[in-house]
Amino acid sequence: MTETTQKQTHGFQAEVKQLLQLMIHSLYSNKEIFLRELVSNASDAADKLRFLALSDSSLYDNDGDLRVRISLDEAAKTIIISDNGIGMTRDEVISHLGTIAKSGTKEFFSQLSGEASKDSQLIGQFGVGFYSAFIVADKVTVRTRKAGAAADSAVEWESSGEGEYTLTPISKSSRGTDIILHLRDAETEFLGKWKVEGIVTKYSDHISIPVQMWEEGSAETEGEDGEKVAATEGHWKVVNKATALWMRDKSEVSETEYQEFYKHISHDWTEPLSWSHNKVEGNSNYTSLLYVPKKAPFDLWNREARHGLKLYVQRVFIMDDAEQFMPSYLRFIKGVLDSSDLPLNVSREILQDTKVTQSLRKGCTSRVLKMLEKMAKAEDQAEYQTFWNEFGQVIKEGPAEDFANKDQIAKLLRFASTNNDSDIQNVGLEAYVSRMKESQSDIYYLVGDSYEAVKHSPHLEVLRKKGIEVLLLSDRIDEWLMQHLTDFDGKKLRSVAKGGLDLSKLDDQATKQAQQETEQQFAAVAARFKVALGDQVKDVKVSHRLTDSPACIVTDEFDMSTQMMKLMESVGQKVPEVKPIFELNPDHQLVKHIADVQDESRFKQWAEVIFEQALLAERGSLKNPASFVTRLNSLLLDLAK
Ligand SMILES: Nc1ncnc2c1ncn2[C@@H]1O[C@H](COP(=O)(O)OP(=O)(O)OP(=O)(O)O)[C@@H](O)[C@H]1O
Repeated sequence: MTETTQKQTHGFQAEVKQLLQLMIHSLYSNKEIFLRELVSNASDAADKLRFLALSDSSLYDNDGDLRVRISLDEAAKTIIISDNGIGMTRDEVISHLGTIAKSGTKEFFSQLSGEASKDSQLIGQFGVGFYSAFIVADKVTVRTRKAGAAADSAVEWESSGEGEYTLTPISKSSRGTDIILHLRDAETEFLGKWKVEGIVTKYSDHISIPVQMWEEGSAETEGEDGEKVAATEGHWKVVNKATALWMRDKSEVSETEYQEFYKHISHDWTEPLSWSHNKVEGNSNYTSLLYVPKKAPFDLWNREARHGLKLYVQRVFIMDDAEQFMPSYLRFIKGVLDSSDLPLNVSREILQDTKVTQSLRKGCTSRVLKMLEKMAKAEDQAEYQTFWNEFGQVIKEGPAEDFANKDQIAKLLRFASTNNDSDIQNVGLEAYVSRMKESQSDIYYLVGDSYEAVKHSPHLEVLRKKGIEVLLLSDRIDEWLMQHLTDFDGKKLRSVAKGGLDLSKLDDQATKQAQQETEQQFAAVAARFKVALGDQVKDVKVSHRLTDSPACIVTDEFDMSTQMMKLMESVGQKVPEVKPIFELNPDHQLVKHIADVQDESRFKQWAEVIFEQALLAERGSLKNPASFVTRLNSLLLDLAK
């Protein structure tokens, strides 16, 4: 016998074993979702067959009425979910029902804590799918025959969900997949017809193919007035609405139906945060139903992860993960796009560059931005804050990627700010502008490694004193974002760590004059510092931004900022040497003390130490920390004498 003609035992991939364990223990309070998952898979299988049959109608094999059937057998304690969709080959069964074929799965599972409540949240984003059958069944049998394959090339998969499954070649008279759940003794409530029908209506009403259940026939009876009531024959009764949800009128779709539909298409089992359902007719003809999830998927940052919309052409499913209709900074959006302008035989390649694709992408992007804008403007900000906390970092890619919508995206951005005493990113640019001082013309921000670092940066001292708000940025992407977001509402966005900080419009005449006088008086000391520090600095200046610190370094207006340098270094890029401008606070006791040091070599030592201190505060590290420590110790010893 060859290996494919007899029963074989296979082991599950380690992650499947883990998932099964987790699911059985953490989903007991929401067991009924197994039916939603299996009906959802059956509907996907019908969609896939319909798509392939577009180019090869013989695949229907005289059975083109696609449907799912649910049969209950009380005696055998089984539920059978049977579809006449695409079916699976033996190899497909092995890869789909024995492994989890999602990139990043291993990393995802390594994050699980072993604490059921936390982990169930996590697998919620991951999607449970087929394996949810084991929540209610102690044995699952799958009998499947691929469309177009011979009856005797079908395969039976069977497992009790404990690490192994068997595969047996079988003969199956019809195309498609039967999933047979052998219910655990405690789960026999799922054999109740009303119970199951209720679950189907609750979770699967929106499935676009009919979900059928067997309705027993009845014998002829006599009515109340003695008239005959004809006998009925047993038949398959459709128990769901069975129309594509997105084609229905908005006013006819309930909130719960929208939510359940989201779960069907997204494989997420938390409710969506928001959605937008639109029919467009005219130059372009399409319907879109776009959802913002509540939680970021586990693979949001995985470059290989697939994302995009489910594409239909005139109600016919064409493909999953059509990424052409959303820009990358909106890659977390889930939904359906049904176009009447694309041909039914459209492929990923053809989609790449058609006018229709471009116009659909523009339309969908604009819908999403409008939906987010509405959320951002809502009186209750809780929903938008949830959104921002999950997806804010992705939205920050927007201004660089989507120039045309830059202004709209800018309004969606949220930052931490000196206006709040917390690291929560909840200050928008519009709110900032509304609080600007009368004579203030720029929007100020500071980028650094962490909220704590920027919050305590010496660069903020004078702005704090003058009551000028500064946006505090510390996400990895922020420096990149600010390179592309140079102005908002006609105002420049200005880093307080770059270039000369000209607050002169905010100062009165007397202050300005005093500043000029200080600069003149200090010119000689600054020059001494410049000589002492040599080519380590681009320039030495009197600072107008410090009140409490002795010194700080700033980057010249058009030089690469410290944050950008760090970013490039972290990805292994060669960074050109950028010399900082060293700013001194002439009112600081330490600076005054150094200015009085007469011995040039001692002066040089002092100059180096406060320069290196300022470098440390700004960059977080020094090229030669040991020599800094030696210098500092020598000065301390001197003072201790
Ligand atoms: N009834 C079916 N007919 C044909 N193929 C099926 C059927 N059920 C499952 N499959 C195949 O098995 C794969 C795995 O199913 P499973 O439900 O575990 O994951 P999924 O549907 O891809 O995503 P999720 O885990 O989020 O539900 C499916 O992608 C599909 O290829």
